[in-house]
Amino acid sequence: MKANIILKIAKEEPDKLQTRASFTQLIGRLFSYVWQNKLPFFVALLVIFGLSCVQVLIPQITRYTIDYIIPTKDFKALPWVAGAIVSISLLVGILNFLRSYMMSLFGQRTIDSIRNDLYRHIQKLSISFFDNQRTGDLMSRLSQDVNAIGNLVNNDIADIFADIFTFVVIVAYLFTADWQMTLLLLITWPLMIYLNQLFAKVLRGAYRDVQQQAAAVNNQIQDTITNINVIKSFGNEKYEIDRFSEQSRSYMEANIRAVRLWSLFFPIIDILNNLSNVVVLVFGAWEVMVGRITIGELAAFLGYINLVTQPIKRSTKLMNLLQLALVAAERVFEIMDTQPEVVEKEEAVTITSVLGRMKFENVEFAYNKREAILHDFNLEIKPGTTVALVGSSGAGKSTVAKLAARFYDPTKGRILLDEYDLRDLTVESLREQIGIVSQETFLLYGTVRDNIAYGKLDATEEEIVEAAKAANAHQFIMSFPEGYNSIIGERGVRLSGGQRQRLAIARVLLKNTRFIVLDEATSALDTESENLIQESLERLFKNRTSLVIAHRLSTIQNADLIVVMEQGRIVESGTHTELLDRSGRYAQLHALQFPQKSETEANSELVYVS
Ligand SMILES: Nc1ncnc2c1ncn2[C@@H]1O[C@H](COP(=O)(O)OP(=O)(O)OP(=O)(O)O)[C@@H](O)[C@H]1O
Repeated sequence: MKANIILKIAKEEPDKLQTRASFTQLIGRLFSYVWQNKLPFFVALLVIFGLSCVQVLIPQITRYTIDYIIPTKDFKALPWVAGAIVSISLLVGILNFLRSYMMSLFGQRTIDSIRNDLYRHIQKLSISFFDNQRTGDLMSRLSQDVNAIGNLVNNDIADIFADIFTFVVIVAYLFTADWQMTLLLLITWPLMIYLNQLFAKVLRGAYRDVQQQAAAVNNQIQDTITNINVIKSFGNEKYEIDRFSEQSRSYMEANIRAVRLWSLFFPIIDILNNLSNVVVLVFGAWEVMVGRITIGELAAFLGYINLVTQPIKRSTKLMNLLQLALVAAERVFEIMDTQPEVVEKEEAVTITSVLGRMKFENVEFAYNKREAILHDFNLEIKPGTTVALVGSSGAGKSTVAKLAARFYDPTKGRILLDEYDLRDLTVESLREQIGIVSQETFLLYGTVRDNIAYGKLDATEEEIVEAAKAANAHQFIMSFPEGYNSIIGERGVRLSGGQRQRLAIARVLLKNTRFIVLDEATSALDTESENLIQESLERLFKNRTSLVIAHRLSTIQNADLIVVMEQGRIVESGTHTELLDRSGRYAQLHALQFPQKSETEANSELVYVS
């Protein structure tokens, strides 16, 4: 009946309780980490085994005292008994210290390996993975889940092994001492083992739910804190508070469901335990009365029962923590098993320099196997030229830029850099040849210097300053009290949109690549800022091949080729004047951005023509 109740509680969220990786698979993978740090682990195991053996001695001293010392009134033996117990206690203390220290050493090293492996793997995953993942969820896997595994390997594994050893040693002794009584003691165990397994299964499901809800709470915190400006500007604080409290309630309810499950388990195990105690006491008393065993032996037996029931009781709690850790491990391994979409070939070529020619040949592309965004896209960017992509929002311009840097692979066709298909190159060497200024300028927490040097980690001070000067950033940097040492970001200096863009340009200038991909920022800038950026961009494009995604047509009037895109296709291409002459889509876009200028240009053309 109890089992039915458990299943009923568990069934409240049926689909979330499906076990994904099997218990043995998870343990196997965790063990591969254990193996990496085997020395402290095996030392700890040895110590734990020693502890179990030493603990067995104390009831033997009790038995000896009751059966021999008390009846023979051997007063001289008493100090020896006391001394033996104190010495054993001391030894237990020392062994316990060794066990804790070795286990912590092993646990911390194991967690360090898992955390680093997970982080390394996340860094290697393709951009497409991050398109579909929420930051809060990843953070929760990297911190909470890794810590849950940490709790298991730090403390719980030691307890599990200690309990197993103690249990085996004592049960083996008990069998030799009085096998009938031991059998009675073990009578309730098959039921306990069955219940243990049943609970393990349902608890894991419940904990999976707990961890998913925890990740959802994390996601919401992350989303709302990073977008606090949007929330405040729409006055949606109350809406967010309500949304959060709903999410938080789901998290709490998932926790309560899990607690309810294991609170139910604990008393059941307790009852079964007490039952076997009663049986042993009654049977043992009968055995003493009929003279089959001595009182001392019964006392020792009862002492051992205490030692074996402790592990059983504790196993309930351990199982709870074990399930929590296994769910966490499952979530961590799930990320580790995700394969990057952009895969490097085994025989991938490392390039050290390029001419800078890029060619798109019949490229088709779709995000996540959805509808194609680019269709039959053909474009050649000759070395040393600037090619600009223009078109309406959503036409696919940024997608072309992302493909050029191989953030994604085309679904059809190919992209060549010089004579190499991008898929034949090592990702690292390809990115080393490409300087990317993205639409959103991400600056990292750190100094202005660190942020520029991100383009070349071993850059000298002169190189950094030179790049900043070329990007028209030196002047505003020097206006900060701390100059290049000013901290950017929280509690540091705040940069305007234009200043951020110039730092991003400095970074790429410092990287000094032959090929530049510039996805121009959409943020509106004042004329002065725009001129400064324009100037720095001209320096950036000089003697380099560049692919520019232009939102402001002023940026690209001097481009060697302007390609107009609509709905993933090229609709026209040519130079600025050629395209204006054609009075097609480009002329339309131009007229929208520069109504007056177009009129003048149109007039001058008229004058010229006439
Ligand atoms: N990571 C993504 N996952 C799925 N679809 C995407 C992704 N990024 C862009 N898209 C879709 O691809 C299409 C083209 O987007 P893209 O960003 O390339 O256009 P764009 O021409 O650069 O637009 P804008 O000028 O507004 O930046 C859009 O319909 C967009 O919704």
